[in-house]
Amino acid sequence: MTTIHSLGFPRIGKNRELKFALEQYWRGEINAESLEATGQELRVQHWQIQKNAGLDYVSVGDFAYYDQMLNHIQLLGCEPNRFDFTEQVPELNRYFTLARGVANEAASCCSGHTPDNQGTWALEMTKWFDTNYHYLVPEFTADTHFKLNSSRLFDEVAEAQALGHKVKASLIGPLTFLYLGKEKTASFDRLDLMEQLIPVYGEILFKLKKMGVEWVQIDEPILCLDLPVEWKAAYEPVYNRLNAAGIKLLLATYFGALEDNLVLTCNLPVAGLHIDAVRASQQINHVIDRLAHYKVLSLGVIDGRNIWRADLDQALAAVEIARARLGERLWLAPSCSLQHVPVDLSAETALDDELRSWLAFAVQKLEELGALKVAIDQSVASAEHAFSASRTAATSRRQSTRVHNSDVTDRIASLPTDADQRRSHFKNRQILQRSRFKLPLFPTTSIGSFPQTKEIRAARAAYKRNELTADGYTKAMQAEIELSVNKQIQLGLDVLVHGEAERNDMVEYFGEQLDGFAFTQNGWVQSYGSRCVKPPIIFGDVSRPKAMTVTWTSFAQSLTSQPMKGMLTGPVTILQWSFVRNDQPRSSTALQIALAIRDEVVDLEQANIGIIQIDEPAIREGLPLRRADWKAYLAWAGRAFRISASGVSDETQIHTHMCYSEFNDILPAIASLDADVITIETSRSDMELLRGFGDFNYPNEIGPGVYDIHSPRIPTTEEMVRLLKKAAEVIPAENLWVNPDCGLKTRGWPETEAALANMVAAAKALR
Ligand SMILES: Nc1nc2c(c(=O)[nH]1)N[C@@H](CNc1ccc(C(=O)N[C@@H](CCC(=O)N[C@@H](CCC(=O)N[C@@H](CCC(=O)O)C(=O)O)C(=O)O)C(=O)O)cc1)CN2
Ligand code: MET
Ligand SMILES: [Zn+2]
Repeated sequence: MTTIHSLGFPRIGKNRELKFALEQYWRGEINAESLEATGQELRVQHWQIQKNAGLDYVSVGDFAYYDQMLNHIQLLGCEPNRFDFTEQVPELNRYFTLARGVANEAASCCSGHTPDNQGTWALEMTKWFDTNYHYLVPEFTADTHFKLNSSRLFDEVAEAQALGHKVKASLIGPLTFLYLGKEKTASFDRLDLMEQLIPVYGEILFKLKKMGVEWVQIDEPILCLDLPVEWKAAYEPVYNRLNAAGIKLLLATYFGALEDNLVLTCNLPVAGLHIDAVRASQQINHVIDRLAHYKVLSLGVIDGRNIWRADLDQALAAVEIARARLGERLWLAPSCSLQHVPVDLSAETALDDELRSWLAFAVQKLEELGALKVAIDQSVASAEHAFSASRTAATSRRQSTRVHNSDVTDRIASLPTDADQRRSHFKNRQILQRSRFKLPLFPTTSIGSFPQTKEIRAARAAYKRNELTADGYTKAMQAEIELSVNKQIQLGLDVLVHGEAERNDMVEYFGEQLDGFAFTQNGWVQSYGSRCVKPPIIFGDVSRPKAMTVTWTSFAQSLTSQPMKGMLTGPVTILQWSFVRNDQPRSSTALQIALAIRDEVVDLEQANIGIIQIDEPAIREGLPLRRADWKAYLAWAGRAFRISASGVSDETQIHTHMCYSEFNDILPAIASLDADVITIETSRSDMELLRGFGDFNYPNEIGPGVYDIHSPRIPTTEEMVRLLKKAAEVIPAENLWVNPDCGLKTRGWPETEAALANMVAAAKALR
């Protein structure tokens, strides 16, 4: 018999039940028991789905009220001392304080939170590998201690057992846990904490064993990264000691190939290994060559990072070779946790039948595993229904006229090699733009979005439910745009924006308007905490049937004689935050999106919009996990951005915006984007990030964010003056812009107005 299992199931619920319960709980509308009841209902449902699909084990340990790393911070008892929790504070209260700080900070556009005057700022958030999911970063100091400090995991195991399920518990492995954390004191190495951490893991494993758990999945995805030698060397001794607990460990790796860590990983004293066979099918045979005869190998053959229905014939062929070599030691699973895909395709009633037949969400992916198991253990005929549907879908996708568009292919084939170059050098453009816009020194602007109020979202929801006409909706959004423009004029900002009221999300909005994209009604994926995104699905060649933003932007421009900045999302970010085609390289899709955005940029210019921002917040996150692949990525990603930006005259000023820090290792690539102005997130690092730009002699203009938009706290004029002076030490003052860190969509109006008033005052003080 072939064993099938899942590395993790989405926890938000098929109708985002967890999101709504969390937000009600945070608003004080429901109590902890009621929140816990929702959590339990979801676990029960999700285990049942796994059982129905024929999985041999249900996964326990993948549920979290906010984040799986945060669960481990409590499980391992390493809540940072700075939170100063007393014994009396209940675990769940501590949990949300760690996640959200004390300022009741729920909303945040990008990652992270800021220290405020009270000193209990939340843990930092950062991207989980190359996904759009954010985890909470453990903080380590030389004084960090570990102890088994939460019974949640064991309670959930008992809960599943009581329902009669066979349980596989899952844990994040000790090396991955430490590696993904952050050292908060100098001259200390978090790897030194391992000695202390191992006994706690030992205790957890021992307890699970006593509960009758046979298998523990222990996630070590960092084995797919370039690891420092000390970390590689730590693996064997650590796992030797964990092995002593006497419970079967399934070491799970995903998001890439093991490469230089392959031998090391295969030799670890564990009972089984899981590898990602979607991103790295080439490693299957090498791994089997080196696998001891007593170990099981779990092949992640179903794509956990994308929404395409599997080609079951192809998957079966790949698996049969492994089956012949491994026999019953072969396990099958999705490539990684299914938390990165939406829950259930059956909720999508608006997709046409053809497109729907190409897709599989989490529930359907488990059914695909079930079909593979039947085909291997019995016969393909016994799983005929699933196999024939898969075959039909594969053929229809290959042949569909909706996928291939010869206009797009022709345009790309005839694209001049210099299509990614502006007409003249930045220095010339700068002269022309300065005389055109006549902006003061330290010009002020914002990053694009203004508060997405309840009223805005309610109007959009009403429009979607046909309770508001298209005209009514347009009027409502125009009123919001007018409100934001007037506020900006009153505040004295120099370069205005329309405020993005009409956008549900900066990527979904464009996906809804481009050909080659489909969008779902309910395809939510957790981004962090209670916040979700609905990534569009790129299924075909991308093109732009008509202008997407010109009417809104022109309306905004008609309200003022000041420059109105057009606002677009860049090709790399649209690519990164969508589900993408798996039948052509990402680079080809990026190029197609770039051409669509280029057309929009040109149309905005023709509509007399002189300043256009093309946001690329995801350019850093799109970096491949292995350094060896960076160069190729940066080359095509940079070209895609430049193609989108280069259709305009020298007098048109192109801005770009990036958040999520850590640009220093890719500065040459950022400079090569050749945007006239870049606005970046820097305030949380006290402008330290900017030093890299200074050292590198970054040639173009820069707006280092002078305050953090993730916090409702209102920054003072003085602190922004200080930050700007600090910036002026490394960047020539005449190249500096003044702006917040990121968009203001998750903020409320009162704090937004107060903060911007202080920001404008800071710019004036500097002038
Ligand atoms: N795609 C993407 N990825 C990203 C980011 C991003 O902005 N976009 N930023 C970073 C992550 N930050 C994020 C910040 C906020 C939210 C966020 O607020 N998400 C909203 C959903 C946003 C959205 O699409 N809103 C819809 C409304 C969706 C909705 O739930 N409407 C309600 C009704 C609302 C009402 O009646 O008031 C419903 O249908 O039930 C809209 O504006 O139209 C949420 O979870 O609540 C998500 C990610 C990194 N990755
Ligand atoms: C995550 S970057 C956001 C950029 C976008 N223009 C905004 O202001 O919201
Ligand atoms: Zn941003």
